[in-house]
Amino acid sequence: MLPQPLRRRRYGIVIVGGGPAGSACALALARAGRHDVLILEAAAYDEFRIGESIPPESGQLFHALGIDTQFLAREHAPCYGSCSYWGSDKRGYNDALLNPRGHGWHLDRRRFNRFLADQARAAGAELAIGATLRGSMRDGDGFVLDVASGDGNATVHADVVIDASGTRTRFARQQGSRRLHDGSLICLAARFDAGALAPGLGALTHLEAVEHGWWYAARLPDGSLLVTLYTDAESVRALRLHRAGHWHAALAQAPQTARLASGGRCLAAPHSFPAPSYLLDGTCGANWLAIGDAASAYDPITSQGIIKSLANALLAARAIVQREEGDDASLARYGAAVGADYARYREARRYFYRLEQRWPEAGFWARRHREDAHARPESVNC
Ligand SMILES: Cc1cc2nc3c(=O)[nH]c(=O)nc-3n(C[C@H](O)[C@H](O)[C@H](O)COP(=O)(O)OP(=O)(O)OC[C@H]3O[C@@H](n4cnc5c(N)ncnc54)[C@H](O)[C@@H]3O)c2cc1C
Repeated sequence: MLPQPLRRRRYGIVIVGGGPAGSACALALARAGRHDVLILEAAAYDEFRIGESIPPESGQLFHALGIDTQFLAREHAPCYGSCSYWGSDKRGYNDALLNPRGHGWHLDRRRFNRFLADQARAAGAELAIGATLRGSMRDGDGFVLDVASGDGNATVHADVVIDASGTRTRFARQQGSRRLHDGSLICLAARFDAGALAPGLGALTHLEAVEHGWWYAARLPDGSLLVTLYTDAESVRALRLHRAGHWHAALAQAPQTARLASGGRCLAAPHSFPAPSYLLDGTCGANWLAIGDAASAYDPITSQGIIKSLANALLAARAIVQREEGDDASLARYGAAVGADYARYREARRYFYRLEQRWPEAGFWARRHREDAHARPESVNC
């Protein structure tokens, strides 16, 4: 998609970020009759985005957004569950066959993000691609936004701003919100070519816990195999895992994951992505709110990041409409719901990491178990 000029300089609602959260929120607002919505998206939907596995519950959210048929027509690869070596070296299955909601999906993230943005645009939202929020100032009850785009810099007025800028949390931090960090992983990911790859993986995701973290593997839509080590900064430093040779040596010591990748050629050196966990200390304020990863970020072990972002988007759109109808407590209720979801996420994370007790002395696992013993961050909100 090519950068496009902004059509106007004043909007009822400006959404900063056109990822899953921002596009879904614009779509939900348009369906509720709000058409003065602008999405600012810094990128152009043409680069690789990490995070592709979504659970069966996603179907309900697509239905609530009114795009379930359109989503299915895109024929993303199904995900029939996971195969894991977690807590012991015996294989375990979490099989979608037993889930009344059916299977999940392995998304082509680039295509999925673009699809959601197209749906928002078709429903009536304006999408400015290649438009980056730089700064913001209060302007009466609303805001003046400083936007850099293909045209140069522009000033945009917004009555309400929704921060959907992902882990940059660009706007909410300008409003003084802070991220209450609660654990942080590093993801070191590489792709292997199709070759004679991944015997037995099929349409499952693969997990293998090891002494210094856990490995994840899944087939990508182009047929390649994504192989990822999730660990933490301390382990990366101690074992120099950011170096390709050390990463491959660690892979060789993860027997089940090494077996999957053994028939393929590694396409490029491992790339590192931060995977933080946090909750904002304030997810909304006067005429603004934060959604998706801008408001809270989850450990990828839960595979809930995308559905959390879609669910936030629906809730936020409803809160805005309710407030326009005179319900002054709706934004605060939205903030409380984000906090309650975060508490549930922490329980899920605690459950997964407690299942693995084979390496009590290993720093990675000791840190995971310690994190879960800490008091959970509380959002004050609105
Ligand atoms: C390593 C890793 C693996 C993951 N795996 C999974 C997984 O398997 N399943 C899952 O469900 N989740 C996974 N996640 C989480 C998932 O990717 C996120 O939860 C999800 O992308 C959040 O969507 P979002 O729209 O809130 O943010 P994003 O997807 O980050 O979108 C934010 C958008 O805002 C734009 N933007 C940023 N700043 C500005 C600005 N100043 N102006 C304009 N635009 C801006 C960005 O370009 C971006 O398009 C993973 C995350 C990581 C780090």
